[in-house]
Amino acid sequence: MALRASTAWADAPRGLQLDSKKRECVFVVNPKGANGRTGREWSNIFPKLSLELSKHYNVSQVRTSGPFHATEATRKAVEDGAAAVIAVGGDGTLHEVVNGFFHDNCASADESSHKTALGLIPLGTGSDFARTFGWSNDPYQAIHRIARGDHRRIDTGYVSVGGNRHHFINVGALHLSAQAGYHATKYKWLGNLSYVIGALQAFMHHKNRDLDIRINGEEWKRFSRVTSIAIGNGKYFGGGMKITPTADPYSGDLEVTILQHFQWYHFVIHLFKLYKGTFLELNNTWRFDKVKSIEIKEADNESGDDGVFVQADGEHLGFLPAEFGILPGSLDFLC
Ligand SMILES: Nc1ncnc2c1ncn2[C@@H]1O[C@H](COP(=O)(O)OP(=O)(O)OP(=O)(O)O)[C@@H](O)[C@H]1O
Repeated sequence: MALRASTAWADAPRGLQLDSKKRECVFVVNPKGANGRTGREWSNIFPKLSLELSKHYNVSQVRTSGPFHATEATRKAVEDGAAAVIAVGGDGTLHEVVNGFFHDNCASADESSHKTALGLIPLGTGSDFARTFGWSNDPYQAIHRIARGDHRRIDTGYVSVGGNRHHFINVGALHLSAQAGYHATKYKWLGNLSYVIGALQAFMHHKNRDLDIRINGEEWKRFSRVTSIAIGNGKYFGGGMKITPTADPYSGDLEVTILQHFQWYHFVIHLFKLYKGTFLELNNTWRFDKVKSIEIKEADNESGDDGVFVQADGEHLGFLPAEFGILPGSLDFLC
């Protein structure tokens, strides 16, 4: 598919391209994403994309060599004043790129990040963040979107866990769903099924746990036998499960869902409801909207059970206690 001969992003003063001299457009690519499909597809895409954008930008690419390389590459591009950094891969790559926009442990967007837009070519296994916008894993659609250059301030979330602050853009998750994502990494060759297999494996040693939860700084409440919690800026996780069905990354709020008393057979029986986002009609499910912050800790752990897993955007970050919050409109997003 051919790109448009000229692009709005390149030609119109939409705020990204006001300098007379060419600015950098940096593609951060995980060649190992989607079990290697990202790298294979990228080899075909990059020459076309580069030809189109190089009229107005210095187009460059960084192929990541391993975990956290995407964060380093993004941080450097942002510090150098790039016009845009485009994540090419799955939600894990997007997560690392988002973290490159923020200084360590800062609570707000770094000033320099305001000059650099975030873009996404979803080419991962789940690519769940893209689903919130109805975007498919079709890279040519993404190229047109990037070339068009429409952009909008988007919210990002943050989570403090184990003394570190991480940023996320899609969904944070706790306990069963966090452990499921952890196991799913071993089965990515199965595509989206990897998340279902990961969840079933996570259930094998899973125990629902009593958790103390405080939302928006109000009083602490105890939730007994919690199976899973999702904290959504976007709507989907786990390869298309609509876990925070009304989350909106432009709203300035997070949406939280809590599942209690689930067993593995409930997961199997109600799996289609997770994909459709209708699971909230089940007993022992809770939804909270307009969430600005949520603190979560174990009620007690007298039996010495393993820690409760915490992840965001599918990346394992540590164990409870954790505090999640939102940074409204903290990044400029090519949409
Ligand atoms: N060169 C590399 N070799 C191995 N792993 C890498 C490399 N570069 C990045 N990674 C790691 O790969 C992980 C997964 O990547 P990514 O999210 O792009 O693909 P995916 O897991 O297939 O997609 P999704 O997360 O949407 O299901 C990331 O956590 C990242 O740290």
